[in-house]
Formats: sequence, structure tokens, C-alpha cells
Amino acid sequence: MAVFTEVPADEAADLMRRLGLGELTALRGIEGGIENTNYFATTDRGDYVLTLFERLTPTQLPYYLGLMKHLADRGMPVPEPAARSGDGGPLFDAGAPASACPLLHTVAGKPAAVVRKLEGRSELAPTADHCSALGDLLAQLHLAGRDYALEQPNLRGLPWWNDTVPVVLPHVDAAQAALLRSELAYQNHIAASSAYAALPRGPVHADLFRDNAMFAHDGRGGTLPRMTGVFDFYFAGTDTWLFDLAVCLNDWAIDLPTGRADAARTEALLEAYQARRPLNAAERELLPAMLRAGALRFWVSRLWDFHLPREASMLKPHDPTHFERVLRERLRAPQVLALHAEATAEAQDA
Ligand SMILES: Nc1ncnc2c1ncn2[C@@H]1O[C@H](COP(=O)(O)OP(=O)(O)OP(=O)(O)O)[C@@H](O)[C@H]1O
Ligand SMILES: N[C@@H](CCO)C(=O)O
Repeated sequence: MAVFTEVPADEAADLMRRLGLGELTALRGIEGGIENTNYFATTDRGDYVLTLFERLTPTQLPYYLGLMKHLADRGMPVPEPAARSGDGGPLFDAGAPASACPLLHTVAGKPAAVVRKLEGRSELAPTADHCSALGDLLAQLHLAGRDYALEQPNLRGLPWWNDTVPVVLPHVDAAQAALLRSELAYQNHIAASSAYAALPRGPVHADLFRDNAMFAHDGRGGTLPRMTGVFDFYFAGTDTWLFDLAVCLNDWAIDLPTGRADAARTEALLEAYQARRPLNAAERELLPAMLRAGALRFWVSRLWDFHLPREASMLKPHDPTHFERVLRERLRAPQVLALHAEATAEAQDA
């Protein structure tokens, strides 16, 4: 995480006290992440993460914080945002003003939230077993989110790509510009299709990369990795479940240096996901298109972050060309995954 806004220790201490989380003993800015300001805040009661939202507005935030609470209430390993104690304000009331949301606070003049720090660490070189754990949890998250009361579009969805591609075009070479334009046209065409309209949808994480999940390395999962939770729901939104799955496949099941899909990890992730929620016919048809959509989404956002950066200490923008490679790979070899998804679904039906 980058630190865009410096938080005075006394202000953080005051917030932790007001939230009933104890006396602050340490406050440390977190490196890694590019969106928000994050601090580890330790109190005599435990370890927490304090997030100051740098781009999202107070009106948008109850959706994300309420979703985390909704999922945590249903037993999902998602950090539950701390509520102002004794505050009976509505968590899920779409009509309520953001200031009434008891999960949303103000720190250093910015909207802020506090969540429990998950134990463990991210697995940055995941095996097929890690991908299985992720696929299993992703399907559970999708199912647990079905009855979430609030709706908000994925703010990094197609309308944002349409707005942002023209902004980044002056910063790329001719071949890249041609690919961005043609892929954007293709995705607009897909979004208008009846197969796309038939895709199941609901609240999705939409940014569930390897660095947004934690695994314990304490041996309590036996021979299998034990996932302690997933976090960073601040790109979540109402979107297709298939897009969320594609975002995960494009990160967890990719060989990072080449952008190539890894067959064993792809299979593990898809199998575990489908053991909980088999893909339907429209999803099987559109998986290759959504894998391209997922690559385009992060190529565009990385180009935007890279060429139009914000002021922050500890900010390390991600490499945009990685997702150009992933997109080119998805274009070069689309059929492998489509066939695989079909085979897996048939096995489930048998
Ligand atoms: N609930 C949590 N438990 C443990 N660690 C956390 C938690 N939330 C954040 N972190 C740590 O803070 C780092 C940055 O957080 P995060 O990924 O949310 O940053 P960001 O800038 O908001 O997001 P992005 O990944 O979109 O750039 C994470 O990599 C992780 O190390
Ligand atoms: N996960 C994103 C960063 C946050 O959107 C990326 O790797 O580009």
C-alpha cells in the first residue's frame, strides 16, 4: 500500500478507542497496494488495518463495507469492518446517507474504515492446491452474496474502460493502441449479446489477486494450504460471477513472466469452483471472452495508474505490460480453457 495521507498517531488512537478496540500501541504505514492509504494499527486488544479511502467517495463506501459485513456474518473469511459502538445506524439501507453508516469513519479528513488484520501471508507463488482453495472460496463468496441488499455497479467495468482507453492511448505505441481499440470494440460487442445478458451476477470482489488473500503456514490445514481470508473489497461491485472468476484465473493460474495460462492451476481453480457452483452454458461459452475482459481491465487501469500517477509516498505502480502479455496470450490460445471448462462441467453433470 502507498501512504497518500499521513495519519497522526493521536487521531488513530482516538478512533480505536471510540470503536472499542483498545489503546493504540503502534501505527505503521503499509507498503504495497496502490489505491488507498493503509496502516497497521496495533492496540492492546489485537492487530487491525486502518484504511483511508483516497478515491472512493463516502456515498460509494457503504456498499463495500456492508458487503464485507454481510459476508463475514455468513461465516466467510472476510475481515469485518468495526462499527461505532452503540450506533444503531442502518448497515444496508440503500436510502440512508453515508454518514449514517456505522462502519464508515473519518480520519485526517478522509473517509476511513478499520478491519481486523488477517493472520498469515499472501502466497505469491501459488500451487494447484492454493488455486483449489481459492476456487472453492470464490464460489462460496458468490453464493453467500446473493441476498446482499445493496447494489452498486463495478466502477471499473465497461463504461470506465470506454472512458479511460482514450485517455491512455497517447501514452502507448501504435501496436498497443490498435490492440486496445480492437479489444474494447470486442468487449462492447460481447456486452450487448444475449449470452452475456444470461450470465448470473451478484456482488463480486473483482480484484481477487494473489496479494489479496492470506494463507496460514502453521500446518493446521494438514498437507493442504489453509486460507485465512480474503480482503481489499474496494473494487467490488455488482457484476457477472464469470468476470470475477476470470480475474482470478488471470492472476492465480498464470505464469507471470510469460503471461501464459498454467494448465494444472487452471484446472484446480475451475474444478474447485465448479464443485460448489457449476458454470452454466452461457458461462462456458463466454469464459474466453471474460478472460480477455479481465486482462483488458487491468491493462487499462495499470496504464492509467502508470501514466497519470498520483502523489504518494511508498507508491509502486504495477507494470502495465504484464496484462498486455496476458491479453495477447488469451487471444493466442482461447480454446484450451473453453474446452476445459466444458469438460469439467460435463464431469459434474455425470
Ligand atoms: N485485513 C488485512 N489483514 C492483513 N493484511 C492486510 C489487510 N488489509 C490490508 N493488508 C495488508 O496491506 C497491504 C495493502 O492492502 P491493499 O491490498 O488493500 O491495498 P490497496 O492499495 O487498498 O489495494 P490494491 O491491492 O488495490 O492496490 C496488503 O498487501 C496486506 O499486506
Ligand atoms: N490488483 C491490481 C491493483 C489494484 O487494482 C493490479 O494488480 O493491477
